[in-house]
Amino acid sequence: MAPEKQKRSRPAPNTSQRSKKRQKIEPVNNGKPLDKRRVAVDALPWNEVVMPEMFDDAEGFYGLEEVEGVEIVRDGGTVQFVSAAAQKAAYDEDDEFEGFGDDDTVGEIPKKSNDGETKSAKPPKDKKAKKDKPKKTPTKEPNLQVAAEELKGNVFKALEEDAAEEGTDVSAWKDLDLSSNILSALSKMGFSTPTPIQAAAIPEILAGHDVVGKASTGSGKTLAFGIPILENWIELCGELDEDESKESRPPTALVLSPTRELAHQLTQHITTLCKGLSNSPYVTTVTGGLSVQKQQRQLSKADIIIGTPGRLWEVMSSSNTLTDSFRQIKFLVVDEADRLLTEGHFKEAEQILNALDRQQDADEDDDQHSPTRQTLVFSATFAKGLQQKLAGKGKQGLMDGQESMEYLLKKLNFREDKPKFVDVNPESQMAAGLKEGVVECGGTEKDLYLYAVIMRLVPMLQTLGLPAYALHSQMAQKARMRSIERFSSPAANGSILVATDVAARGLDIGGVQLVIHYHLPRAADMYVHRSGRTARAEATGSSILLCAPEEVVPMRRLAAKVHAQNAVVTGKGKNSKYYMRSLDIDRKVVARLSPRLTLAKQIADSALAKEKKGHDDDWVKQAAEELGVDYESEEFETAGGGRKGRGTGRRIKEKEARGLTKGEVGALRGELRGLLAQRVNVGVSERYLTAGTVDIDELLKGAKGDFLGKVDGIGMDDI
Ligand SMILES: Nc1ncnc2c1ncn2[C@@H]1O[C@H](COP(=O)(O)OP(=O)(O)OP(=O)(O)O)[C@@H](O)[C@H]1O
Repeated sequence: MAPEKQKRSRPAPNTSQRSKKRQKIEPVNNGKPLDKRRVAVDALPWNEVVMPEMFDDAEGFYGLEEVEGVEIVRDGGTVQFVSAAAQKAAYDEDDEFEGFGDDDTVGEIPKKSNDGETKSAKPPKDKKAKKDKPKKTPTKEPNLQVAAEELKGNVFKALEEDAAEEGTDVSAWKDLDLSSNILSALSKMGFSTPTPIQAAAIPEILAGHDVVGKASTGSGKTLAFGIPILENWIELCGELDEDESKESRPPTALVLSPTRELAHQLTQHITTLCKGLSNSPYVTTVTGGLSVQKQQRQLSKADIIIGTPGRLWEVMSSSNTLTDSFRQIKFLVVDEADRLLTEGHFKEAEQILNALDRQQDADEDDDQHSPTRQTLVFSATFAKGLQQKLAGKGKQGLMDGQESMEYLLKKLNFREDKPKFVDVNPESQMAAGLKEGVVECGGTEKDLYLYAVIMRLVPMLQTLGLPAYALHSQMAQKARMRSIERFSSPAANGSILVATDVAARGLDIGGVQLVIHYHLPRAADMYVHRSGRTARAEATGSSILLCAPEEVVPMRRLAAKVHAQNAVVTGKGKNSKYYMRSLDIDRKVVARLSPRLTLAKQIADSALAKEKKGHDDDWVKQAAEELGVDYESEEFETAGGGRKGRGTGRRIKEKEARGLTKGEVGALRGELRGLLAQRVNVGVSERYLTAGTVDIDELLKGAKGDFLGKVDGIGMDDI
């Protein structure tokens, strides 16, 4: 559907009436003159949908094109489109197109994609058509812009090349005894120093030990296991020719991940490192939402397999050959282990583990044999009792009770009696650069406070044309990927990802400034992982929890668990020093924003209510599953701020909203537009607001709170 394709498929032009505009715009309809801005669907300015590299192996709707700023006009049975851009294109072609000169470099002119990135336009394939066309006089303004972008692109490219040529000094890695191949790849990535978990875990893994690694979110756990796996691959296969015995050699590593997004991200992260190697392994992702057949084909030649348990089990169990080759892996990695080995994934993870061990058991007639593979288990959170046991401080060994993390750790069948437990942050589970805060608000006011918090942080969002993207498991995989891609695009300044806990773990999106917990996380580990989407890799960031009165007690318990290590013994007993501060959101500002929210909700409810009717319950149930809670449970209703009651209220509102006429919704929209046009002083000094971003540290400074009883903390003394 690319415009060039359409041009080629058009009938030969009548030279006496030569007008491309006419080919695109119907002049009359039933004798009536048509809006000249109307264009045929194939004349719209379609842009190719660019998928991020991490989804390279994904199948589905790829090759799609998209178009923006187009209005659909229905005229009887005819559907037409109005597009300013298409009109401009038609105008340019008619009035200014004079053909290509010899020195035209169409194939190299970067064009701006929708996401703001520049990319090269495809050279026209039909050379003859190119010659026949008269010379084009370029329009000045767009070309200046193109030139500037081209220049900018070239400057960045040159800088990147310089950096790649010079390379980063990696002498700080020397104690880890890595190969020059890996060192050079690290240098190209710009990683001058190993992170603590990398410095601690890599030597243990290289020495052949099983490792259980704990380190805070964003601390580089992926490469802590990725580097030793690559070292092993380089040693065994690094000298082989590209295709030599690729089909027949067994995979080196199998990495289990709890979510699809994390699996793709792990693949991307490891692949990026591989790009710096002289010869690289074949890394593939096996996740739901993508074609099984393609994944099976890829698996037959894969060196490193990264996948979610459900799909992995589906693919594995359907092929004995694959299962046999998986049994020969050198490394089994369980990432985000506490999540993966409990809740929902338990069955498939256990089936995979059983399948990996079955053959050997049959041969050796011994259930307790030691497998040849190394098992590597990583997470930012492990239950405290389990940590003690792993660290050798507990009285008993791992327990046998089914459906517990401990039981599954037993099932992992480590090759050593005891895996090495590497805990690089025993004092805290939270990333060093993370600031945490709490906003007190009524349970039903969370939307309003969410808006108020966002308004304080990114002034440009005052337009309420918030660039927000959804992410939940009910979405099609392609839509999930698109949301992440758009949210993480460098051009998406100030964007918002509204996600269920499917995004809580592992996702490594650079530059996330703030995590807002709209609902209180059910468990302390979930709080740690959610908050860990910011303040990654030495960066700073903030986490704000919207806390309704009924959530105060569970929130205090949660904070006590997360920050238990900061407790100090005083004359009065054990006092905690903690970092959650109560943020004082100016209630006057909140009150000023309230009418906007009321209108926006009415409009949104009206649209949604018409669309989704009874599906809400399913969605809530699904979200509850992702949170790892029982939808029916009373506890969930209480912790979630009385979900049942709210749900009922919402349903009533939706019913009311369905009753709104088009005209009434239009009037509401008009009213909202009027309000949005007004400036609201969000109560933050200009000096905190720079280039659309905010010094959140400054915002948190001096925050005061009487709701929870303390200025510096959240008042946990009485717990
Ligand atoms: N040695 C290093 N120096 C600088 N940056 C690094 C280094 N190692 C990894 N990183 C970067 O740190 C970021 C976080 O790494 P990673 O995703 O592996 O964290 P994680 O510990 O797995 O986090 P989570 O627990 O949230 O999954 C990534 O963007 C990665 O590129």
